[in-house]
Amino acid sequence: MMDFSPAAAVLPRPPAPAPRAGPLGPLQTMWVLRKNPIETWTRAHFELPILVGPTILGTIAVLSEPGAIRRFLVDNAANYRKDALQKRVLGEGLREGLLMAEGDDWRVQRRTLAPLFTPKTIASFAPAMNLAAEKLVARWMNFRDGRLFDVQPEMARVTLDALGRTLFSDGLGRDPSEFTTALTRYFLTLGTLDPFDLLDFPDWAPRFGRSGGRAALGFFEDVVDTIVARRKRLIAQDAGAAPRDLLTLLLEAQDPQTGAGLTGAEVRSNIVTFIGAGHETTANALIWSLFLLSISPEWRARLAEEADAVLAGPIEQYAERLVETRAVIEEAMRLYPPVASISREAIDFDTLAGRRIRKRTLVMVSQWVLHRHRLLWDEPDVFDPRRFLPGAREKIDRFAYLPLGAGPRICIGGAFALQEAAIILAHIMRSFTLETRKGYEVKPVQHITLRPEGGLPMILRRRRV
Ligand code: HEM
Repeated sequence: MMDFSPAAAVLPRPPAPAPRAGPLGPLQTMWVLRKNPIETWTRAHFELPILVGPTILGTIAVLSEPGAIRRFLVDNAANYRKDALQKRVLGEGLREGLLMAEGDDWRVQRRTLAPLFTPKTIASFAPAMNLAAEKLVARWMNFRDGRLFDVQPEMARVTLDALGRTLFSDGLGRDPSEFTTALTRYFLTLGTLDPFDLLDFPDWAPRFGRSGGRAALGFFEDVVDTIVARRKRLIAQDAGAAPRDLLTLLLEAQDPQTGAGLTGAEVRSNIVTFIGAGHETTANALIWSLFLLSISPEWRARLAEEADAVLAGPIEQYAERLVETRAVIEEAMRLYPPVASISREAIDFDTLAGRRIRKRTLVMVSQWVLHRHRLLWDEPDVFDPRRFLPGAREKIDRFAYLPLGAGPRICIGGAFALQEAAIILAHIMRSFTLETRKGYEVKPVQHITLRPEGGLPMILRRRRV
């Protein structure tokens, strides 16, 4: 039996850019924002509850005080709307979906879509997620022991597979690799901060880096339209024969107050949104978990042991029994939050953490900063999943840990993502040990999601039990 006592544990300190001593000048800020926004943060950001000041993006307030974050995201949420920069960066494919909708439009969509993400519905997706995980393990079993490979595309592939199986369980109806290529091209062009965006140029000014993305979006939307039309025909012929996946649920969804369904454009945009918001985020939560496990023999052993026990039991119990696996994923999302900032524009005046917030101020919570804040965490830069085990987890302030956001616009797919990530991670840990190459330096970069720059090469070893 291994000794898991705190004294026996050597707590790893995974890589992170050092906070800057002071702020950068405007041109440098633009350059760093384009390259890697998490490198703009200064020591003061990690030590103070709020910082308000002029930047090239206008006045920005960076908030790290849990009480003020609660006011910003919950109690006074109506005073803040999604900012123009975020809308431009996330682009047109998502425009009519839940992530980008505002006001009444958002309210109606949120209550219409809620039944798609109830605990019962999410639990019903466990077998599909399990199948995606088993397929991944079967593929890797064909790899040579000791093979060096990039886990980033592998995790993108498995999370897309899991999403595909829960979204369109009867398949894409055409070559999946063509679909994946268009999807990847579209999402790669999203999220690049174009200098025109930063300088607030009007929307009609061309963003050249994104023109390829538009063509890919067209192809991708065509595929979605064909799938939707086919499913509608099936439902019209025999509703009982249609699979109970997210697509059927989307087509059946009704506003509980008015009975109205979603428009065709909303159905399409929400499919793009679920893939856009749910695929790479979950992949990154997994990539960082694998990386952190590669530097922690203790947690690797713990998770392998848990996976052996839990995966031998019924699938319905996986989510609740994979306790340590989940703690590792939560700690990975603390240290490397897939969504590394939440921002809104103030509609009217407010006061946050004792500071006056003017109209149109861009208010931001950076999970990168918040999750490593000196006032909120013990040993913030250390990998220690015990923080998230039952007994300790409850002591974390609700507004100090926000990988999935909070308040009315909290991630609708959070429980879906956690269940999926836990099932996939458990399958990997049961069968393999993944190591990083000696001397390989992992660098986190924020490019919509927070990912390891240039992927994450790892060495695959079959686990011997
Ligand atoms: C580990 C994986 C995930 C992370 C870290 C994540 C993170 C987030 C965060 C932080 C927000 C709030 C953004 C804000 O307040 O500005 C959000 C919203 C959202 N997420 Fe996720 N997400 C994940 C997985 C998913 C999945 C799997 C889906 C769908 C299947 C999804 C769909 C959405 C949608 C539709 C919204 C917008 C909700 C609204 O505005 O009402 N996410 N997500």
